[in-house]
Amino acid sequence: MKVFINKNIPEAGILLLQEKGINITVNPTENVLSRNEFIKICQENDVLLNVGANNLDEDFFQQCPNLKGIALFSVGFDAVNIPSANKRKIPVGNTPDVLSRATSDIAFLLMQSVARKSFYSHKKIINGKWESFNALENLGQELYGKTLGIFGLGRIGFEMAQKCKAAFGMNIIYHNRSHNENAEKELDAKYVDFETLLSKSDVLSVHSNYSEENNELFNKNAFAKMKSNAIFINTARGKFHNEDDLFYALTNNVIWGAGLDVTNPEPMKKDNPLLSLSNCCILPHIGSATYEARNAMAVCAAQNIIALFENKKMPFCVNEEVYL
Ligand SMILES: NC(=O)C1=CN([C@@H]2O[C@H](COP(=O)(O)OP(=O)(O)OC[C@H]3O[C@@H](n4cnc5c(N)ncnc54)[C@H](O)[C@@H]3O)[C@@H](O)[C@H]2O)C=CC1
Ligand SMILES: O=C(O)C(=O)CO
Repeated sequence: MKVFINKNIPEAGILLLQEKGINITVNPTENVLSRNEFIKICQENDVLLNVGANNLDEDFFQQCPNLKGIALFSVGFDAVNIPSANKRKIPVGNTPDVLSRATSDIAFLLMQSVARKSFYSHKKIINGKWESFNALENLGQELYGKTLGIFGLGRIGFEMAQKCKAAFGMNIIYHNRSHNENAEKELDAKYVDFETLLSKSDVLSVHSNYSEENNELFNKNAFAKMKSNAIFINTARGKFHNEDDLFYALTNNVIWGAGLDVTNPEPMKKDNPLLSLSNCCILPHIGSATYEARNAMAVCAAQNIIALFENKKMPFCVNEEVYL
């Protein structure tokens, strides 16, 4: 079985695969492969360990008929056309749980950074604008006892809610596909409809998995229904928000601030107007970027491939229906 890894991953995963005698090829170039180069190499392999947001659509599956499995180096699987994989009985594995802490840490960090205007204040020093103490300048807001609204209360959303409750005694409301009984019991989280989530949240943090149905759900209409002191946080996927509408909301006092770890497109251009705002903090998709999480993700991805190699079910599989 031949495995292609399109970008290097932590050694922990590579060693596991090598111990099993699995034949791996890691993309030797530091460059991102063109679509054609990527497909050509995938055609010559049985398994793809995919790092990053390559579009694994119907065309990809059609062009790579030899593929027997895909191991994602991510928990999100929005870049994979699952019906296309299912049609060909190709299992798709992901890396759940091991990155929930790290990613929720980034959501929490962005929330506080926006509340205290920290990125902008840092830029002021760099730009020589730190002047004498001014009682009316640089004012942020405190989060104690405020309401956190979570859109998509799954693994990462739960960790974010837990931190916000522990640190600031925040009240938790959430909107999800179904009730999260654990969060209701442990965090006293209250299920609300989407409209209520918008109108009652002081901080609204997006943690849902992305699908077309919720493309740009956070748009002009949604921001208009939010509180004017609200902070919008998105660490899920950039396609959840409409960037022009967010810019309008931030520059017209529709909402108070925003923190993004994900943008649309990625990477964001350096002259993007959002980067110049005092009430917007942006990070370059670093939610899972800790040694701990990335090592564990490499191990999960390797375990998925080893299972395939041993004709077993992938332990972390997003389309278990292929095994029926
Ligand atoms: N910024 C980063 O580096 C990272 C971003 N992520 C993103 O976070 C997402 C969530 O990850 P997990 O918490 O592990 O997933 P999860 O599957 O545990 O939680 C997602 C929740 O969203 C809910 N949901 C899905 N569609 C919905 C809809 N239309 N309306 C309401 N709720 C909906 C699901 O029911 C589920 O409870 C990933 O899919 C990925 O896109 C994940 C890891 C790192
Ligand atoms: O896991 C994911 O879905 C990411 O976005 C990066 O870790």
